Amino acid sequence: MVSTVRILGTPMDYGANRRGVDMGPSAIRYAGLADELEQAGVESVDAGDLAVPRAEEIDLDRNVEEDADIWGVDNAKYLPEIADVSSRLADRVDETIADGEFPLVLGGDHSVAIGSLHGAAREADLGVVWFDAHADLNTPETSPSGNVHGMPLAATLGRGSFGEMGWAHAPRVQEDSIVYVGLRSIDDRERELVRDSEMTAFTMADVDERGMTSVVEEALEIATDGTDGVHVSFDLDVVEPKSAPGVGTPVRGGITYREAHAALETVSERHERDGVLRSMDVVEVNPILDEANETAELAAELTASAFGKRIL
Ligand SMILES: NC(=[NH2+])NCCC[C@H](N)C(=O)O
Ligand SMILES: [Mn+2]
Ligand SMILES: [Mn+2]
Repeated sequence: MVSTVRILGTPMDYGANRRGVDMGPSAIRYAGLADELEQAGVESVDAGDLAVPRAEEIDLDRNVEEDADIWGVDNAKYLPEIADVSSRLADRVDETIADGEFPLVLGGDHSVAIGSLHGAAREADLGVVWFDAHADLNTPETSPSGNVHGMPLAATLGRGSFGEMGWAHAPRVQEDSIVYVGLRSIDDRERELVRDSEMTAFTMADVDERGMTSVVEEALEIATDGTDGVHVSFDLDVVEPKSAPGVGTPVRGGITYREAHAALETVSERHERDGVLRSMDVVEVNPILDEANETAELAAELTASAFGKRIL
């Protein structure tokens, strides 16, 4: 059982170049997240949404060179907004843990994980299990898109120009405590980064071969080894697009509906045994691209599985 879950909505889509994921938190709430959590037997409190600067209020015509002046990088879109939101989110996550509650961050695009990880790793050495079709390890120097949702792990590890950004780099997250599950779409330059890293990558081929339960059990072994707790980051695009159509960067060949539940049930079983879970985020639900809120419903259901909801 986890302590009270504190829901921290983070309606940000700047990391995905403004494509509608900012509506993710409300869609997941409408899909019945609070009820699902109640059925899982956990108490939850909804802390509402973090204030995210509205697109109308920022200067969208701002020359990218201005961002480059501030950060010394010119290939990371909306970096000033993302830095602002990430720092505030990190404070909220840290506060939540200090208050004895469990931070559940609802994205928003995957750049919100920069703030979740930074906050959760302030007072602890943190392992990470990263469910995703993508590796999200690009730096501004390698990114083909300039979208920061493809960079959160590089940011956390302080790679490339992120090394200079205190709001991004979380030194208590060590590379060898990060484990991917479900990878199947990696950019060419990113592939080298993953191969040369100390992270463990369970691709879809590993899931095929070994089965989800065994993969996630081992992922948790690695992420808990030498750390004080684990953050689970769940990008809905890890799921097969037929079951999760409402995501901005769908890739076919993903995990099935049942595998997704099995993955998070495995997380909750482990947590029930030794309380390893410290924080979680659920990201990339895009209601504009969804079909009748199906992906948000899946996100709510899967979250309940992570907190102990069972069939029987
Ligand atoms: N969190 C995500 N959905 N990331 C998608 C990243 C796609 C691509 N690798 C990029 O860097 O642009
Ligand atoms: Mn991602
Ligand atoms: Mn992804």
